[in-house]
Amino acid sequence: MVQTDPSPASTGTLSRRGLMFIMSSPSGAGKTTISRMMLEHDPHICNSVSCTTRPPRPGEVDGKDYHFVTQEQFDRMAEDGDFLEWATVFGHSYATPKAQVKAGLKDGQDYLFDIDWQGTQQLYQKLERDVVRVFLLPPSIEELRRRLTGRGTDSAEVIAGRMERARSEISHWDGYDYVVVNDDITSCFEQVKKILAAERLRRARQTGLIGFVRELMQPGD
Ligand SMILES: Nc1ncnc2c1ncn2[C@@H]1O[C@H](COP(=O)(O)OP(=O)(O)OP(=O)(O)O)[C@@H](O)[C@H]1O
Ligand SMILES: Nc1nc2c(ncn2[C@@H]2O[C@H](COP(=O)(O)O)[C@@H](O)[C@H]2O)c(=O)[nH]1
Repeated sequence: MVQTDPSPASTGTLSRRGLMFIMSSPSGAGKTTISRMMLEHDPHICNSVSCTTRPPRPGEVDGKDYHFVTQEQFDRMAEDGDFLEWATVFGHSYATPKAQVKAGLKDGQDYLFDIDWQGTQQLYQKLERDVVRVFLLPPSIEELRRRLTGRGTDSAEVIAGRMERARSEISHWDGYDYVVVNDDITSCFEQVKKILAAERLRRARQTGLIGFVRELMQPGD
């Protein structure tokens, strides 16, 4: 049969609730790199921009990579209930602002989160049905050290602290739905894209499906 008039399902236009695509990993395994590739490749997902009290790295843009705030500003926002989750990581405060994400999910907007396991647990407890949890592993501990050093953004002391914490970060791998080893960047990216594509097709997310299926099942010719 030749189909000249594409159905809403085949064109992906059925309405759908947005999802929260979380990527975690030990520091340096590559989640920021993969996140940037996802955001460039896919216009239907946007970054959840976290607040942090850590100072910006060279090249990081306020409002794009993070909202860089003081500890006082952070504490006030936490008191005002502005965060969906928050955690202390490597001695700095990090949090996901509530406003952007909550409004967008209803309109079918997908969000990408580069957050740690503590934040992942909090988001999962609050918004389980919307959350997809992906954990990236480095191919080896030596390669993780090479990546952190090669990135050239942190002092030897900061790198040592992140390496010291890597094993305890990795111990949370079993709190995730998917685990991907980031060895070759291209194949890792391909695998992450496939996870996102499959998760978008979950029946429970496709709010437009009921009407569409009912229409298909109408008695007729
Ligand atoms: N598959 C890969 N092969 C080689 N280098 C990689 C790969 N993935 C990422 N890198 C490099 O490793 C370094 C760390 O990557 P990235 O900053 O994305 O890690 P991260 O997990 O986001 O770390 P953090 O939690 O500290 O922000 C970067 O210099 C990046 O270019
Ligand atoms: N729980 C949260 N963790 C976050 C958030 N934003 C980032 N992070 C995690 O912090 C570490 C360090 O990040 P870096 O950019 O300073 O290297 C890393 O594991 C991030 O995933 C957040 O909003 N909440």
